[in-house]
Amino acid sequence: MQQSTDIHRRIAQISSHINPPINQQQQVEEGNLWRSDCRAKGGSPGFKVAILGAAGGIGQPLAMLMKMNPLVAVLHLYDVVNSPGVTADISHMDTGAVVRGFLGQNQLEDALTGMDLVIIPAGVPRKPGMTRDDLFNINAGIVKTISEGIAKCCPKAIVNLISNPVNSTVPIAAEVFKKAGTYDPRRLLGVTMLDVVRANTFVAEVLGLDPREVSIPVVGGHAGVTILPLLSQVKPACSFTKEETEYLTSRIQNGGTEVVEAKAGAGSATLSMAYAAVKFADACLRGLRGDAGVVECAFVPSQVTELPFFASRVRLGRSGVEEIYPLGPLNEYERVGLEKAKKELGGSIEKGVSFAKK
Ligand SMILES: NC(=O)c1ccc[n+]([C@@H]2O[C@H](COP(=O)([O-])OP(=O)(O)OC[C@H]3O[C@@H](n4cnc5c(N)ncnc54)[C@H](O)[C@@H]3O)[C@@H](O)[C@H]2O)c1
Ligand SMILES: O=C(O)C[C@H](O)C(=O)O
Repeated sequence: MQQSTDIHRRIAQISSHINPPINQQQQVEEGNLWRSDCRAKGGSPGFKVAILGAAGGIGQPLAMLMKMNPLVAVLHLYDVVNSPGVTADISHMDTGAVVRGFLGQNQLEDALTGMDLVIIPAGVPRKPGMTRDDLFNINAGIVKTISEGIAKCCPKAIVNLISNPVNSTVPIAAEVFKKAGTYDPRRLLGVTMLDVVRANTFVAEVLGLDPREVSIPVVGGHAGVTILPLLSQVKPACSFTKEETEYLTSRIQNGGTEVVEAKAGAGSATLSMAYAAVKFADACLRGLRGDAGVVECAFVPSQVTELPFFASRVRLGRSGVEEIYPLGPLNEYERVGLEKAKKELGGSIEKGVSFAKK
């Protein structure tokens, strides 16, 4: 008898850890956030998440990992091809989230309606010899259409934008939301998590540490010199030689190209990106749930520099980005890198804004 009471107490402790009770008033005020009432058939309480581009190289492993996330109650998988097969496959996993598939633009609105978080890896990837900006002509239109759908069907959703060139696609989404009258800068985030994941990995290799113990802020944007790792702010604190700094900065800035070349025409990073996207999406969901101290780097509408968008450390909360941290002290090498990054980033932002205003 005593043993059964202990088991019940233990289960209650575990479930209150996964789904902490939320103040009812707060739930009403925040409008849509923690859906303790949203138990879809067979599903568990949690958030509603859509992945757009779910049948792609990133989309498929991302869908699998989000299906494993206990914070997700409903998972919508949208693509213009192959989403029924991916949905059937993922839906057989015996985890809590209920999975629904959506195919083609006619179903975009159904895929988006009611979502708390929308993750967008839709669009073409690079081939060797291309820059991310070479993807602009195709991906800009895709992101514009998807953003129009979000403005119409789930204007309060948190948006995690992965499609490249991120330095331009995030400004495109912002312009679309402004035009629709739904813009909330706290809810639009360009995903730069893969740069942080790479920085942690490469720095850990140099230091001979476990990458899970290492943390490096990566600021600026998500292309070439706009990717600016702040090695002077590494945790645990340590110093690098000039050669180590140059090697690490270059490797982090060219991590995407390293994968594109190794894949030799078969696309760009997909598996590490899905891992990074899930790490980032999970942080957004923990913020929405009300967890304290959730801090990650992201490319967001910002006043940290004179540019209207910039990647830096942000604190995530119930309304998305609740605080944007300043860059902190930079060394001379980083100050020079920052000037280079801003110069390129300004042009990419402007390109996105003018496209969306056309
Ligand atoms: N932010 C980052 O760190 C990062 C990292 C890796 C890749 N990316 C970018 O992510 C994007 C996707 O990469 P991938 O390797 O998954 O490419 P992929 O070609 O394997 O998959 C893209 C998917 O998007 C779908 N798609 C195309 N048009 C669409 C539309 N209008 N609506 C919905 N879906 C649509 C395609 O059908 C395909 O399934 C690329 O632009 C790539 O450059 C960004
Ligand atoms: O490099 C690319 O084109 C994909 C992505 O932006 C990456 O950093 O891996």
